[in-house]
Amino acid sequence: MKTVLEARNINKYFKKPVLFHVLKNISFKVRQGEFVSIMGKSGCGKSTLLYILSTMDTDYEGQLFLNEELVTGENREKLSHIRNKYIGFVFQFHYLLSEFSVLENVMLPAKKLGEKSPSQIEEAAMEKLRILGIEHIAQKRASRISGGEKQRVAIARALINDPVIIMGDEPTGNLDSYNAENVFNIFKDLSDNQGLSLLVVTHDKDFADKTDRIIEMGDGEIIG
Ligand SMILES: Nc1ncnc2c1ncn2[C@@H]1O[C@H](COP(=O)(O)OP(=O)(O)OP(=O)(O)O)[C@@H](O)[C@H]1O
Repeated sequence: MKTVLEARNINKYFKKPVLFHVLKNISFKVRQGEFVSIMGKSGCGKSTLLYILSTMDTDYEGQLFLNEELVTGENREKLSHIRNKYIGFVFQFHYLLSEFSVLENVMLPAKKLGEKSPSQIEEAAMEKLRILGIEHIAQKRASRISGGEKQRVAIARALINDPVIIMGDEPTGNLDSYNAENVFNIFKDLSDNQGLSLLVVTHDKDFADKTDRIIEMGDGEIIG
């Protein structure tokens, strides 16, 4: 199976207010179709790690591979392209543009990538909305839909460029248990049936227990 993400000996230091070794020799792989969760106490370094893995933070030691390509050391423009093409993001707060329609929100990352015509992008966006069972709300304003629908729109938006991996930072953190389970089931289906990889930071033990593998962090290290 292909490796879609590999962290090799990642170390990170915060230099202020005092030198702090926040990530210590983090190494792991995520293979195609794997659904992996990251757990650990508050402050152990999960968000800092996700920031590096998603190519947003380049100030670290070690190597990061995405889709079997070394991305460490690439310039800002190339990283932005890699991020847009290979990674889909789902956060605790959906960050939808409330004045835009659902369809427009889902289309945005594809417009940014600029590899398809507007009609191809619209077709792809409708396809993602169909997969998530929310085709009927395509023309609604994002401000007028429910919390569970918003998170599904955020997932459709994360899928629009056919990424190899979805990264989530507490994607169910703001949802009730019914909608949290829905999001889990969508992720599970994407991993089992579409071969998509998922890497999700979560505090939700029930959610993590159902994923293929839990990476447990403690004090900046992988401890299990
Ligand atoms: N910019 C920064 N400068 C200095 N220290 C930082 C900075 N950002 C985070 N830290 C510290 O690094 C450690 C790891 O923070 P991080 O946000 O990665 O933890 P976390 O595991 O994601 O926590 P939570 O579960 O609460 O979100 C914490 O001790 C935090 O205070």
